[in-house]
This record gives sequence, C-alpha cells and structure tokens, in this order.
Amino acid sequence: MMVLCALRRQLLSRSNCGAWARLLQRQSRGCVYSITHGFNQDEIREKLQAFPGGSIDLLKQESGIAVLTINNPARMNAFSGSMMVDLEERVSQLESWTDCKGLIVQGSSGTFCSGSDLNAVRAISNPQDGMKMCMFMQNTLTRLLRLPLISVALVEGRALGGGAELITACDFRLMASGSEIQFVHKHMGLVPGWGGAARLVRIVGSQHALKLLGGALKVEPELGLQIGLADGVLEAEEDALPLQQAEDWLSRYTKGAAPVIRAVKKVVLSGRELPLSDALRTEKDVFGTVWGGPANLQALASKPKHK
Ligand SMILES: CCC(=O)SCCNC(=O)CCNC(=O)[C@H](O)C(C)(C)COP(=O)(O)OP(=O)(O)OC[C@H]1O[C@@H](n2cnc3c(N)ncnc32)[C@H](O)[C@@H]1OP(=O)(O)O
Repeated sequence: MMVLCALRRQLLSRSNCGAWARLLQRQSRGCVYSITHGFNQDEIREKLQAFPGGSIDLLKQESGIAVLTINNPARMNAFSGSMMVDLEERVSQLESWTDCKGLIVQGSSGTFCSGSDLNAVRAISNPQDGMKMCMFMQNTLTRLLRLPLISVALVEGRALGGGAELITACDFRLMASGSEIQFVHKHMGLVPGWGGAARLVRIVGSQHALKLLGGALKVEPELGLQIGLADGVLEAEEDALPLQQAEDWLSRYTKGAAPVIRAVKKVVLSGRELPLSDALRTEKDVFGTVWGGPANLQALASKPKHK
C-alpha cells in the first residue's frame, strides 16, 4: 500500500496523468503484474515484437460468441513473440465487447498449439527476458480467464507446453478424439511459467497436477475426462466440424441475455478468487445489476414453471 501511495505521488507530481490512468486501468483489468512489480509492459512488447510469425485471429459473431484462433500452422501453431502481443490485443478487444457471452479458443489446421516458438525461446533464454515474457503471458492469460464470458478451449491435435497452459486459462476444455494435452515442460528443463501450474492445480487438484507435471504425462481424452481436465469429448462426425460441435456444446451455457450470462461468470469468478466476505459483497453487487433488469422482468411476466 505504501509503495502504491509513493508511486501515486510520484506519477502525479510529474503530472503524468496518462501513465497513472493506464496503471489504474491495468489494475482494474485484473493484471497480476504492473509497474509496482517492476513490470514495464511497453518494453516487453517491443522485445516480443522482434520475434514475428503467425497471428492470433479474433472472429466476433453476431450471436455474441467469439472465436479466437492460434494461427501459425508452419510451426504447429507455436507462439511467436508477436503472437503473444497479438493475444494481449485480442484480450483487450474482448474486454471492450460488452455483448460477448462466449468464447471458443482453437488452433488452426487441426491442431491446438505446440507452446512457445522454440526459436524465440532460444533467443531470449536469459533469465531477465524469460521473467519478463512470463509476467507478460501471466497478465494476458489471467485477463483471459477473468473475462466476463464463458470460454472453452477446443483441443484438436496437440496442446503442448505453453499450449497446455493456455487451455487452463479457459473455463472449459473440449478434447477432439485423438487429441493430446501434455505439459512437456519437465522435458524442456522447465516448469510452467504462464500461470499453467497454478490454474492446473485448481482444475484437477494437486495430486493429478503433480502427476501431469512431474511425469510430463500425455493426457488423451479418456484420461482428461477421468481427472476433470476435459469437460467433454468430441467424436468425429461427418456432418459437423469440431468448431460447430464446440459451439453447440457451449450454447447450453450461453443461451440467454448477455448481462445475465456475464453476471453468472462474475459471481463464479469472485467465488473462486476472493475470500468469502469479499465474494459475498461482489455477489450482492452483481445481483444488483440483473435484479429488475430486462431479462428478470420478462421472466417474471411470463409466469415460468421450471419443470
Ligand atoms: C512455455 C514453455 C513451452 O511452451 S516450451 C515449448 C514446448 N513445445 C515443444 O517443445 C514442441 C516441440 N515440437 C514437437 O514436439 C513436434 O514438433 C510436434 C509439435 C509434436 C509435432 O511433431 P510432427 O507432427 O512430427 O511435426 P514436426 O516436428 O515436423 O513440426 C512441424 C514444424 O513445426 C515446427 N515446430 C513444432 N513445434 C514448434 C515449436 N514449439 N517452436 C518452433 N517450431 C516448432 C517444427 O520445427 C517443424 O518445422 P520444420 O518443418 O522442421 O521447419
């Protein structure tokens, strides 16, 4: 708190209101690291941009469902530096899209993501740059997970390393038949650094997480379902592509008015992340945004029977 006050004084004394506004905005967006942690987002963005290749594409559909595609097929959708920057920008766009209810995260060309681009990793293998990249990706993936919408990772082919970490930043995971998730970090002399370990423990529990990370185990759909890493398995169908199947699966959670769906995510998120008293207060505040709202009044007028 003292550090924050000192920083506030420093920024205001320099009449640097722009920087202060950006800091506040970043904190309110739910970033883990800010200037107070010695994290300079603009500096690392510039560094990452020096490793180009591929893209992260966002499709915003009228239905309120967005599709985010990891697109670097020549490298099995590995994350180049510029794709990390792209992802941060796409998350910002999703934060601004207030009618969005759902998000599907997929890889292009039938595979999910092979983790960090090893060429970029080799070039920034010094500890300082590694830490900066790690903080940048933790911030982005934390913001992705905290989006007030319901997200699902559609895993086709392979999700390796950072690709496996990315799927833990979605609310749900669907595995296509024949797909594999593998935290290969141990084989690379690493542990997850994009927040994947912390999130994995919350999804599957510490026993399963220890096995998956300690053994760098391959998770196929059956094991995924068994340990709760996968929420569903998509069987190959002649008349429905995996993306369509994922949209159909997600629709049971995203059907209804956007403010209500977004409120659902907010109360679950606060229940998961906040101490009970804070979560209860947040729940009260979120409740206040839907009570007496259009969807609530419409439901009351229709005299529903929940059979
Ligand atoms: C955050 C920590 C991390 O994410 S560390 C990175 C962890 N990921 C890895 O180590 C993945 C290494 N790659 C592999 O194991 C294989 O390439 C996998 C993904 C299984 C695919 O095998 P396979 O189907 O035989 O294809 P392939 O090896 O011929 O690959 C096709 C081209 O893609 C490339 N590629 C693949 N993964 C990456 C990567 N992570 N970074 C950079 N390039 C990658 C391959 O090098 C290959 O390229 P090229 O055709 O030889 O030019």
